Amino acid sequence: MTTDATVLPVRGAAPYDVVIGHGVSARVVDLLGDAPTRVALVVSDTLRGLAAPIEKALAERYALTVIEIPEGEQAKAAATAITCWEALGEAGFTRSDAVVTFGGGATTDLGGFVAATWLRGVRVVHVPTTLLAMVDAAVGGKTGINTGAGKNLVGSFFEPSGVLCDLAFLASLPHAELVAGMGEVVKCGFIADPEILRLVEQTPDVDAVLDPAGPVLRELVERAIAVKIDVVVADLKETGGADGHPGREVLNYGHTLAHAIERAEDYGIRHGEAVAIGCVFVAEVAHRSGLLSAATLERHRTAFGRVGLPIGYDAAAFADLLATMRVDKKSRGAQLRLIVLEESDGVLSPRVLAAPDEQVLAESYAALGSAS
Ligand SMILES: NC(=O)c1ccc[n+]([C@@H]2O[C@H](COP(=O)([O-])OP(=O)(O)OC[C@H]3O[C@@H](n4cnc5c(N)ncnc54)[C@H](O)[C@@H]3O)[C@@H](O)[C@H]2O)c1
Ligand SMILES: O=C(O)C(=O)C[C@@H](O)[C@H](O)[C@H](O)COP(=O)(O)O
Ligand SMILES: [Zn+2]
Repeated sequence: MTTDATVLPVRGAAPYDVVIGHGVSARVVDLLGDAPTRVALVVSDTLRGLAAPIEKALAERYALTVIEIPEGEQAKAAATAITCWEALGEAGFTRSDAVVTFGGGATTDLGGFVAATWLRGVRVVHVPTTLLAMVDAAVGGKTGINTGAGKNLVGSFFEPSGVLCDLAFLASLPHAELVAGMGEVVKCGFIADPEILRLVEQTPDVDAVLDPAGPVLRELVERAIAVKIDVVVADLKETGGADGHPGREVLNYGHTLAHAIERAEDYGIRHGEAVAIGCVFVAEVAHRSGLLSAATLERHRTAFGRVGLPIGYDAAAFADLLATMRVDKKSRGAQLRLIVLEESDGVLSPRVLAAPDEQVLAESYAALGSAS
């Protein structure tokens, strides 16, 4: 199926387009342009078949090197970056050449980091193939890898030259991965776009929300990307927002606990699932701190829960998780900082909650319950 593409421009210092549609992958060449002689396609061995049309289009126009990386989160390791750098060196990559990433957020994070660091930066175009990577990871220029100490601790801000979201790729995505992507979509609903919440909560048949070929999911994708673009254009490097808004850190809503859970699970839990749990946790904290109504806290449970996301976690894990949360990037020295929502007359405004009360944290975590 080919439909009209939507083009969302990212009007930052180095502008680029996010192209969204069904059957739009041939446009990868337009996003790369004429400058590159060599292109490296970074893709996991498991997605090589899905990437075949892109590989063919690239090979017809450029000297193509395919760099195979491990699947999923395993790719986000220093060893994979080294493998990629060596492949670029062997191919004689220069500053006019380009990287194309094809895969989920793990691939766009790793491939983006490789592009950011090779020769201190070569052009990169992301072709995200999971819902989560389309609505979040591929847009906005955060790149990174994990280390033993935690998630995304090494990385850079490095914007792509283009992002191609071909919704047709979602047809082969396992249902659980699609659901995980909804974790970031619903997050965007709470932090910035109530219409996202309305679609998730009030679309009569939830299967329509999760249908990759249907109009509801497409609208959700476009809305979530629009939220992300607005945030990163205002504060690309996470230096802070104006008038009490947290700036780019708002996109980290729910992520302080989420990243700690991912590390505790040795990345055996999907990022979007962990984000859902983390968002319910910070809603509990905000409620117990007098910032958020009981109704909006409950809305967190129902919105994430409606699409099949987990909203609770191992009750015994709190002490370990708190220790990991303390080394979150938003922390300043010994001070933990959480992104929370403050409610006034039904309007939700994001803000930073610095040095939250430990008792409140413990009670909020306990209130999550272990149920998924
Ligand atoms: N840079 C950012 O701004 C940003 C934002 C959000 C998340 N992230 C990162 O993204 C990562 C999570 O990304 P993810 O949820 O896409 O997971 P992922 O990249 O691990 O992919 C999930 C699984 O789906 C498979 N897959 C991908 N596309 C497929 C398709 N079309 N058909 C069949 N299988 C497919 C992959 O092989 C993998 O097994 C995390 O590391 C997270 O930290 C980064
Ligand atoms: O783009 C951002 O900024 C985000 O925080 C988006 C998050 O959804 C994403 O998971 C990101 O990778 C988190 O980054 P980190 O800086 O907390 O490692
Ligand atoms: Zn995230």
